[in-house]
Amino acid sequence: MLELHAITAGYDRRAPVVREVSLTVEPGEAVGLLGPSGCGKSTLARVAALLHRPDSGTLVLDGEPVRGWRHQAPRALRTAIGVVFQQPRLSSDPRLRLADLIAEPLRATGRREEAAGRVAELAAPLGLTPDLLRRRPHEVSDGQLQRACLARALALRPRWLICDEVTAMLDASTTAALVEAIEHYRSTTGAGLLAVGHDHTLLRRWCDRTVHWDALTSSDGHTTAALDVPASRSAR
Ligand SMILES: Nc1ncnc2c1ncn2[C@@H]1O[C@H](COP(=O)(O)OP(=O)(O)OP(=O)(O)O)[C@@H](O)[C@H]1O
Repeated sequence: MLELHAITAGYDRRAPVVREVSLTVEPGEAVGLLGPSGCGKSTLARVAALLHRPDSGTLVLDGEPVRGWRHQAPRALRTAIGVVFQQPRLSSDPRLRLADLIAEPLRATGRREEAAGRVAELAAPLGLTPDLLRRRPHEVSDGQLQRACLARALALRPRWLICDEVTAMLDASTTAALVEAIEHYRSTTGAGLLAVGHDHTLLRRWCDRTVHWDALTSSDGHTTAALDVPASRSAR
C-alpha cells in the first residue's frame, strides 16, 4: 500500500501549500486526484514519488516508512516507483536518443545488459518504432516523447506509478494510447496508480476511485482530514 499520512509540504515552511493531507492507494488500485490549478496536487505527487521531502507527515510504502527523499531515498524504494510528468521535455535529457532515454533507469541501476530487450518490449505497444527510437527529443513530437517517458517510467517494473497530468496538452489518440498502456501495465503487474489531473471525465473513466482536493480542505482553508470519494466504474 502507498500511504500518505498528514502530509504538510511546500516551498516555504511558513506557508506550506499542502497541509495535513492523507491519501492511500492500494496495490492494483487506480486513484485519480482532481483539483484546481495551483492547489498542491503536483507537490503531493512529488512527495509520493520521493522527489520532495515533506515538512511533516509520513509516507509509508509497502509497510515501510520512508525516511529519505531524492538521492537520500534507498534505491529499493526509488525503483519501486515510476513517475511521469506533464511536460516530457523538462524531464528528458535532450542529448539522449529515445532508446537511451527509456533505458536510463536500467543503466543507472547497473542492468545495462537488459536494456535492448526491455526497450524493445516497452516501445512496440506504445507505437515507438525503431526509427523513432533512434531520434533525439527535439526530433519527435510531444506525444511521442511522452510515450518514451512512460516507457522509461515502466522500465524497472515499478509497483507504484505516479502520473502527474500526463495527458495534458496531448491529443485524444495519444491520450488513449497512454492510458491503455498504463492500464495494461497495471492489470498485468498489479501495480497501483496515482493519477493527478484536471480532467474529471478522463480520470473518472480511467480510475477506480477519484479524490477531490477540495474535499481534503476545510472551509477555513486548512486541511483537516482526508476524504476519499469512491466512484465505482459501474456508477459512471
Ligand atoms: N518550486 C516551487 N517553488 C515555489 N513555489 C512553488 C514551486 N512549485 C510550485 N509552487 C507553488 O506551489 C503551489 C502548488 O503548486 P502545485 O504545482 O503543487 O499545484 P497543482 O495543483 O499541481 O497545480 P496545476 O494543476 O496547475 O499543475 C502553487 O501556488 C505554486 O505556485
